[in-house]
Amino acid sequence: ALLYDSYTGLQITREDVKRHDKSNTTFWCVNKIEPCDPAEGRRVDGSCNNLKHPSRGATHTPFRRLLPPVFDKNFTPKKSSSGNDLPLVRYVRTRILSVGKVPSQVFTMLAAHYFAFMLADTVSLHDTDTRFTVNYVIWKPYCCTEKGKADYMCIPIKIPVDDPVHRFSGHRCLNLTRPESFQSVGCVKNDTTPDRIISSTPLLDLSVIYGNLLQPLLQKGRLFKDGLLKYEVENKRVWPPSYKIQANVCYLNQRPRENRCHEMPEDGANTLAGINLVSIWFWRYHNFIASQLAKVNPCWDDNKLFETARDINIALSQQIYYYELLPVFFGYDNMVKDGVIDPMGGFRDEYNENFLPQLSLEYPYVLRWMHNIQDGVLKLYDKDGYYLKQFPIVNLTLRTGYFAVDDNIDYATQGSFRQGSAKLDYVADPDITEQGLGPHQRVSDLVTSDLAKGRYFGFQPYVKYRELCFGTAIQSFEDLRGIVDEERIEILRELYEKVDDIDLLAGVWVESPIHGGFVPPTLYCLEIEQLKHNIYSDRHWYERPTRPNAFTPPQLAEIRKMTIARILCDVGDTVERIQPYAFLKAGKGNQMLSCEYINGMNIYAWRDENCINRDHGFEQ
Ligand code: HEM
Repeated sequence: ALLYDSYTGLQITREDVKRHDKSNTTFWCVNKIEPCDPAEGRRVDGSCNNLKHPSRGATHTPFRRLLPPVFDKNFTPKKSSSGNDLPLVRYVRTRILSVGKVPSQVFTMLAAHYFAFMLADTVSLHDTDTRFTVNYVIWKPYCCTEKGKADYMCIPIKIPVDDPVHRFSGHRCLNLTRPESFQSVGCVKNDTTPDRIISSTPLLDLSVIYGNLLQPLLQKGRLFKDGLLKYEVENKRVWPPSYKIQANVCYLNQRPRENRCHEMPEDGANTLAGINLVSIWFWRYHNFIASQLAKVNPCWDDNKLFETARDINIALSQQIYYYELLPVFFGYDNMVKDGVIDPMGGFRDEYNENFLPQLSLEYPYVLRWMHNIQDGVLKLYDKDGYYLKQFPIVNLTLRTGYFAVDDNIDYATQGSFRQGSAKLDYVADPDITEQGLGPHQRVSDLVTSDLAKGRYFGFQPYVKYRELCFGTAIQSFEDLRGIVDEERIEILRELYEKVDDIDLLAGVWVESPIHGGFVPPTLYCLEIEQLKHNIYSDRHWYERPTRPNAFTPPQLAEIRKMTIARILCDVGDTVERIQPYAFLKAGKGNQMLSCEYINGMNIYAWRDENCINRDHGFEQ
């Protein structure tokens, strides 16, 4: 294997690796990569995507930034322009976002689930981020105590004495740890600007299903028979394989009843309830595709079936994200106009090897705004649409066992397309703002943490991003007219001394939605920048006609027919009826239909003439 420095992307020697071995930093700081073969398909570990920079696209590689960072001395959060401290994050949050429950009349919980799943593909939300969340939940729960003061990784959040909730509870502090960086894990010297490090591949490649490295996929994922992923059948339901000894992830399983904990190549699927459900469906979908392929192509071996099913599964996840989920939030016409999606339905080849497969740090950061659509309860329905019960969703994080008892997976699946998400507004769910991590931590405010993290990432203020996106400089609070409503401009004036002190996320929270969509314009801009970057930088992007093992035009046309509704019809428990646009609530123009009427792809597009010839005895 060739050896690369994970930070610089440059090749290194065995001697360099020995030095890392000595300081126990090889895991984070070195990418070991087999030589690239340009004709090879997408690697699980993301390497060799860019042939000039083989390690880019792999795990533990750096983010890019759309604007350079700003910090105060020693990389502490920047001050306001007057030199005073910025307002306390919890104060900003409670002044801008209130707490309550307003159900969306437009989106379903499935939309929230799918967003979280697609995010987990690129940031391993709960492998790395929760490894880092685990950092403050399990390993460093003490940031609010004396011990925390001495720990560099601790960044506790101060609660003001007049806090609307905690003036009653007495809590004065929220536990939080710093983002891990190449510096904190020891790859780069501490006196350089912190650069975030994570364990997932930055590419959209179904990391939650297939993992981020080859070995775990071979050991935990592949059945090595008929192209299938390993699976288990329990109570007539198909599950991903499970840990046979008590695993260190499903902390909240209520044992002895709740035992199931997925043993997949990555632990990401065991985390948020929504990620968990979508992971189960995509895990099953791999096998659904592989079995169909095996029927039409009896001469294909395990490997060919596996790789083709994986390739199709990844393409489906991307198709549903780009063409079904995002357009309803961002506006279909906006996305077409900005070249994120192609209305023609054919191939497009916008690959450019000068764009490296990397994520912008801003992309997952701004997506935290979606904590706004998270309803605090998971509602469970039966297959006829009768509401049965509900459960606080924050208590289901790291609790896979819940889904495997009392037919809960059936009811949660039904609920996913029947329950509305929370409305996209200035109101966040109380469980997200006061609990967040359920029983894992006594108090936690996810949205306040979101704001705090932005300061530790060193993001430039909101107005700089606004300028980057739309060209016009904002020099005073008055300039926000037309962008932010009057009430919220007034709140901002009370919170911040100057307009260029406004935190990036605080600005995104208050912006009026984009024309033709539901999201703030600056969020839209920062998100589509990455969505386009994915298309330019991913050599294996599914819409490319020239990638290795590219789809044929009829195959791509079949991929385009797929929807999340069809996936649920094929592999969702007890799904016999569903609305065709399942990210949207059922209703006029989107009535529930029998699955017979929900369009899907025809696997015959993958029929291999060689098998037919072989079957008829005239193999060449
Ligand atoms: C029950 C629901 C959810 C819970 C309990 C939850 C919890 C969390 C936690 C604990 C973090 C890490 C915070 C930190 O310390 O930095 C996080 C990050 C994040 N969450 Fe959620 N979340 C939920 C739903 C969602 C949904 C529906 C989305 C939709 C996109 C989302 C998007 C994000 C994003 C973008 C991040 C930042 C990821 C990163 O940069 O690594 N979350 N969430």
